[in-house]
Amino acid sequence: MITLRGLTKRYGDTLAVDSLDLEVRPGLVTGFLGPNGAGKTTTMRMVLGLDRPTAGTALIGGRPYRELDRPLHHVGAVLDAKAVHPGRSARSHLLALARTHRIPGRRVDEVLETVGLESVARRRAGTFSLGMSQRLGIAAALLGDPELLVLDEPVNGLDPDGVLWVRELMRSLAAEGRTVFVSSHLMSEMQQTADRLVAIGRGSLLADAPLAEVIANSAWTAVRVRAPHPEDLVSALESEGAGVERVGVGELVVTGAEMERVGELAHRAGVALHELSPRAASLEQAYRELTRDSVQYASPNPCPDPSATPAASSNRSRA
Ligand SMILES: Nc1ncnc2c1ncn2[C@@H]1O[C@H](COP(=O)(O)OP(=O)(O)OP(=O)(O)O)[C@@H](O)[C@H]1O
Repeated sequence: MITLRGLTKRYGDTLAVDSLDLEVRPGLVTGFLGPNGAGKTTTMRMVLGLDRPTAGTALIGGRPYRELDRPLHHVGAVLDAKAVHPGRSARSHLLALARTHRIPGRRVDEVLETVGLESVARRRAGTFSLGMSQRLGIAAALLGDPELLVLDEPVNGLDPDGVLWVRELMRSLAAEGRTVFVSSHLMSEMQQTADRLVAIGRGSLLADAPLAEVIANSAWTAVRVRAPHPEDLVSALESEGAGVERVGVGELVVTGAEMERVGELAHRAGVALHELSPRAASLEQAYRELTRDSVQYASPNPCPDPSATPAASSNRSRA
């Protein structure tokens, strides 16, 4: 369990983390989301005692990291997978860590097997790809069999098999009753992995709720249409200002028009419909709404925001 109370970090003029109050609970995977520069890594670093808060506290099981006796048994973390001595083999890196906590060598072999690195255990870590380094970081995090895992973008650099493996690992660690706190920019991945979400923007809390609630609170609404010849309906919808996305042959996703209105327009245009149904928001859409005012480093031509439509602009609420 992580408990943050008024956690604040200032770097000169930059308020990186702004009075965060939060509990990250055991038995769940808690996804930690936020745009670039939102303060996720800084928050994790303060939890792990790597940065000192300007104000407030970050506690693990009720104690600051620095007061933990044999911390590897309480917390396993991957913040920077490449932060390993490049000249050391994977095995000797893990053995060195294990010795600091009197963890037996056989545990090193166990975690190497868990992360699938046995065959390269004697290779220098400096020759590892990013994905292999992530696996080595996870092996180090698991070494002390900790009740808390803090993972900063753990699927970064992993191939699809690796992404699936990390997802299943996090799910199984949470199912064993551990606390899993994981940051990611991959919303589709978080939607499949997290039970609960914490979103921050410019250092402040934007949401702290179960995944389903965050998505349900999205104001994004859309209508799925299947029609063998939808052209006249597309023209009618576009002339009313609705957004029409063609997602397949004879398949549309319409935003900015109520489902009833789409049906009326289809009837009037003489367009036969094979399907007219509401389409649920994804975490991606919910996230974009949540963080819309917090993005600091936007690309010059961002993708159009599907939630910024007339139908979606009402009823906006936050988790
Ligand atoms: N050591 C530092 N010195 C000065 N400013 C820093 C330092 N570390 C972080 N910052 C600033 O604090 C803010 C939060 O950064 P942080 O790395 O925590 O964000 P993040 O949410 O992890 O971002 P990303 O998703 O890009 O990794 C940023 O404005 C960053 O420039």
